[in-house]
Amino acid sequence: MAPTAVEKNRPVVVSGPSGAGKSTLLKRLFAAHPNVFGFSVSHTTRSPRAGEQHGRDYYFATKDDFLKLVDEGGFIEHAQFGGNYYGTSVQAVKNIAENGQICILDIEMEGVKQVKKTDLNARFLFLSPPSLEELEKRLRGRGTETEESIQKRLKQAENEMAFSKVEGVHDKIVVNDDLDAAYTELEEFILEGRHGAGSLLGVEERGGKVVAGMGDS
Ligand SMILES: Nc1ncnc2c1ncn2[C@@H]1O[C@H](COP(=O)(O)OP(=O)(O)OP(=O)(O)O)[C@@H](O)[C@H]1O
Repeated sequence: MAPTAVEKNRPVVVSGPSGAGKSTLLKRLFAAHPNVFGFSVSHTTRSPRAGEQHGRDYYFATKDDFLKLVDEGGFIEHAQFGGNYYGTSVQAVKNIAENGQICILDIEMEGVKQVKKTDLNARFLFLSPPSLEELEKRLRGRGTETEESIQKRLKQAENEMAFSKVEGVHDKIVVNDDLDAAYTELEEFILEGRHGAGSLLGVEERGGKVVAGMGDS
């Protein structure tokens, strides 16, 4: 039987400690391959703002419907901010594949575990810093964190690193030492799923919206 769109465009989960370089590398990947990647639309219980469209900017849901979907295991990640719920649903990720694009999920460890419980058939890449010392240097160098936030991220990084060593969790581990070398490895792994699945020629060109993990930022 011919593979379905979802089988052909397997989502790719990119995880790794905060500061490992996920945003830096993914930004470069998206710029180098426009239209290959799609970004899932999040659910929210907040009210639409002027000009926002259901299904394009967000899937707007009532709190009851949102919580029902949580109970049904319909979310990969969800969180509450400022009294509203936000989440990335399994279906929103499938919609990207059905549209002929690869969905990249930039998520943390708990999200990885959630994805593994779904039928998304994702591929998993872990981005590792060369060392915790270098990670600390980069987090400080980025200049975006308070001391408290740096300490929190470093502590969580140890958990992420330990999880990355569990056999069978990740399909590929890329160490982000030299940026260009890391990029080449990441790009090859991510595009290999697509090449292995046959050509995407004929896919209509469309722009995408960036969806990041909901993470801890
Ligand atoms: N190979 C590298 N060599 C040196 N610096 C790097 C390298 N890769 C990324 N950096 C720098 O490290 C910092 C952290 O990178 P980035 O913000 O991409 O991490 P991240 O994994 O996306 O973090 P978060 O999960 O918090 O969003 C940035 O200032 C970035 O410029």
